[in-house]
Amino acid sequence: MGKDNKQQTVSDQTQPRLQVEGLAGRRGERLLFQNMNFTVDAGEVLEVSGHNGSGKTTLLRLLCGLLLPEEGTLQWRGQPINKIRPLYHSELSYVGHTDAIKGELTAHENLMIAGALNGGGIDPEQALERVGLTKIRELPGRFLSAGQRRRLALARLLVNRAWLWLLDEPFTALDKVAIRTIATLLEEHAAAGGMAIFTSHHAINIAHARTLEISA
Ligand SMILES: Nc1ncnc2c1ncn2[C@@H]1O[C@H](COP(=O)(O)OP(=O)(O)OP(=O)(O)O)[C@@H](O)[C@H]1O
Repeated sequence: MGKDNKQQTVSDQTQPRLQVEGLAGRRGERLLFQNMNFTVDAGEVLEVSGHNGSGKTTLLRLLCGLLLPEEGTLQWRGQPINKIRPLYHSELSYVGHTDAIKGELTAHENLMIAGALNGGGIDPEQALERVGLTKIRELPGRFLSAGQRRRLALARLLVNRAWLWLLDEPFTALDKVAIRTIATLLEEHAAAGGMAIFTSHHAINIAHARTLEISA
């Protein structure tokens, strides 16, 4: 958050805000949802729920700009995201189903690289500690368990520090302690003025989170 980026000068006059209007999402022949409207402001967390195949991942990919909407508009800081892509992408962090961890690099090195590419957040060492991975900091990514991989992917959020977190099933593979840790990170992010949208099949209690149900 608050990165130095000259491209931001025009839109720095507006507050971080994601506005979704009349959104429709299609995969193949299936129209998954339509006329979807919501706004996420600074300090807000939105949980997207729905049954398997309802379109949660599709929605997140639309919000990232990885898919194009069938209909509707997506605006960031009051501007269509397709007109301010570099700014928008510099202000969001996406953690999808794949953890994007480099197997030949250690856990620590994976975070160092993430910090070098985007940065703006806490030190990789501190991020590893926050997600309980200090003991395996020197283990190559390919040796990490599923839950450790997930923790490491989520630790990237801390070294990058973007305004908007888009998280696709962040709690998958996590044990109870890690679930609470990540829930706390979401709460702290919102309390610091950040915003987050996440999908989940778990019953997670996140303070002040709103829910958006995708129903077929
Ligand atoms: N590339 C594709 N081509 C055609 N259909 C697709 C494609 N990708 C996904 N789908 C279909 O779109 C629907 C929505 O998929 P999506 O992954 O968004 O659902 P989801 O709500 O995230 O599901 P889950 O809870 O199982 O993760 C599913 O029926 C899926 O089979």
